[in-house]
Amino acid sequence: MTWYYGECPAPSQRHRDLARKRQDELTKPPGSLGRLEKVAVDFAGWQSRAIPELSRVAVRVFAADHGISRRGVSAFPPEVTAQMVDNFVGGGAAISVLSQPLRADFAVVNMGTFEPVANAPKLHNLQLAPGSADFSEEPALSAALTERCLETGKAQVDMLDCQLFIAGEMGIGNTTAAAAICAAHLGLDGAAVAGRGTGIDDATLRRKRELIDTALNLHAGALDAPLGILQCLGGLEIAALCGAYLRCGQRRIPVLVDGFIATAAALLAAAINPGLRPWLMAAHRSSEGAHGRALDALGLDPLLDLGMRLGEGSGAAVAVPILQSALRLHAQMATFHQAHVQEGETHT
Ligand SMILES: Cc1cc2ncn([C@H]3O[C@H](COP(=O)(O)O)[C@@H](O)[C@H]3O)c2cc1C
Ligand SMILES: O=C(O)c1cccnc1
Repeated sequence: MTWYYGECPAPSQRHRDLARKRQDELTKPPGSLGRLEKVAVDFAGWQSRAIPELSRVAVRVFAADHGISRRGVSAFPPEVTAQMVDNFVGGGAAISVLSQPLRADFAVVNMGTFEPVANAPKLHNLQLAPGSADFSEEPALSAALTERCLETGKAQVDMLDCQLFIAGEMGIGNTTAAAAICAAHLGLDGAAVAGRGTGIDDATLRRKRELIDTALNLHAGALDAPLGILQCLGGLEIAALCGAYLRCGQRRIPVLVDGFIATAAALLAAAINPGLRPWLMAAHRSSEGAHGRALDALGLDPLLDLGMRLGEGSGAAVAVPILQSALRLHAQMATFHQAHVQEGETHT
């Protein structure tokens, strides 16, 4: 059996129940910490302990170029992908800045850019292929390359010792790939899924929609299964995100899903192995295209809605301090009994 079909254990219901009970014993009206209470309960189930903690966060940014970008679907040229890899490891990108105060285990994985990237500390310069193929003409990835990308995502997660995993992505043109994936998986067309990505104009948006529709027609026979969608419409970094997420579920590592591209990868990963779903949490609602529809399909309710549309894992990194606040409150607040505070009446 292929590794990614292997079991993802269920989070501990016993520890979820213990955490839920503790939340109701803390010196506050029941439910008054809103979503923060659910965060504490979720982490209790994930860590199999009633009082969980979050200090070890891992961030992996997967980068790759996309054949479809040669069709002019982005406001930026594909050279920017490799240039941004340098910027990630140089500390100047948004995710680099955000990872710093989290003391996150941060690294970048170059899955395959058009332009070569110089080796650097914190860079896994793998270059599995010089980008993906133009999926409006042929499958983006071969079956063998798709498997190697999934395997690379797995291998990255196997190196980690963390309590939360964030995957970022960088790839000019990858909102077109992510939109095509959402369309294929959710039964939508180009107009319903395409957004403005890096800030494209109306004519480019029309072209983006048409190219997605062309690809959906071209590959129609291969889009019934999530692996077929990944191979025909994905990209090297999107497949690596899928593999990383799937391994997280198997290794009991919760995933904080970032924006539109990350969610498209999560959609396919959870379709490949539904046991992954309880290990996913959505960080934010991106303003890109069909992000809301993809989150709804996964049954994920994002923590934040800041109008962000960057990717890189940036929305997820911004949400981490909120998760830490939730766990600190859960661990350190006094109970009614400890603080000699009178409890309210229980209303049913
Ligand atoms: C300088 C720069 C930094 C980025 N960081 C993330 N993205 C984001 O934009 C790209 C997707 O948008 P599109 O499909 O329109 O090309 C991805 O690389 C994504 O991560 C960036 C884009 C740019 C230009
Ligand atoms: O939501 C995202 O991940 C996103 C949106 C636009 C451009 N790049 C990434």
